[in-house]
Amino acid sequence: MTEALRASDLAYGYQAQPVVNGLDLSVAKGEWVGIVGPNGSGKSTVLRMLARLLAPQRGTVWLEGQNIARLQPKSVAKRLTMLAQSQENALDMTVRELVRRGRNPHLRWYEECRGAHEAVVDWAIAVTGLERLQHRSLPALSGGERQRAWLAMSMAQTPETLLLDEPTTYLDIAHQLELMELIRKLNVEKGITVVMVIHDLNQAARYCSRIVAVKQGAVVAEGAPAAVFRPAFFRDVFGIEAKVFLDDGVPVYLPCGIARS
Ligand SMILES: Nc1ncnc2c1ncn2[C@@H]1O[C@H](COP(=O)(O)OP(=O)(O)OP(=O)(O)O)[C@@H](O)[C@H]1O
Repeated sequence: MTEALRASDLAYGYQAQPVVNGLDLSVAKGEWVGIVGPNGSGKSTVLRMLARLLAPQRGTVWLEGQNIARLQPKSVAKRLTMLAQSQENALDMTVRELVRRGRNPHLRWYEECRGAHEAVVDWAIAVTGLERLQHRSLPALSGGERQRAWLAMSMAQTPETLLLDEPTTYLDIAHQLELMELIRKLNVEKGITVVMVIHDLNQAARYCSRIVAVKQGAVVAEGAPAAVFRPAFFRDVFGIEAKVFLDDGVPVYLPCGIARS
């Protein structure tokens, strides 16, 4: 197995309040890992450490075997990108201008986004279906279109690993599925490794190749969706009673109530 990303013994706390406690995680190239868990369990904090946006207070993140803390920011940005939960919506620029920003890690300070770089921008716009919207300004887009524009910017970075923090939160169900299908295409056709924090457990089961459940800042369960999503898992991790059905081998859960303690 070629490892895309590894976290060993990660710890982080805000104002001395521990949030992540000795978390270990290994992500193979080409995997799609879904990080799930209750509110406040530390998922976003973990993702931010994986993206080098937050320095762990203990432990190390390895990007393709190299200690991420020792890499130049540009070198990280060429290989890994993170799409945060919500973005700066008021940015007054066009979709194309935003997507061009994704090329910055690949450009020297004196270089402009031209030639082969513009071809990558064209590709990122095409793969996210934004051709018709590319000259629109960001504030004039719907939430779903704007989310796609930010994903296009991430794609223009041509990363090998894509980290996403609840990317479908503000989208209606059709746009949620559209975005998940697009990520599937990037994962399958381009071999992009995906690590996604996701609250919709049925979507996690349908799309992710592996589930990693985080509770109180540590991994409490992991494995293929069908192996992880059992009634006891929903009771232990989320404190709910749930029925689990299989739909073509994919687990589908139905929440039935708060677990009796
Ligand atoms: N900047 C911050 N300052 C202080 N506390 C913070 C900060 N960011 C997060 N926290 C706290 O750390 C804990 C973990 O937050 P985190 O966002 O990592 O959890 P999460 O699992 O992603 O939550 P959610 O599912 O609600 O998005 C929470 O209790 C949160 O209130």
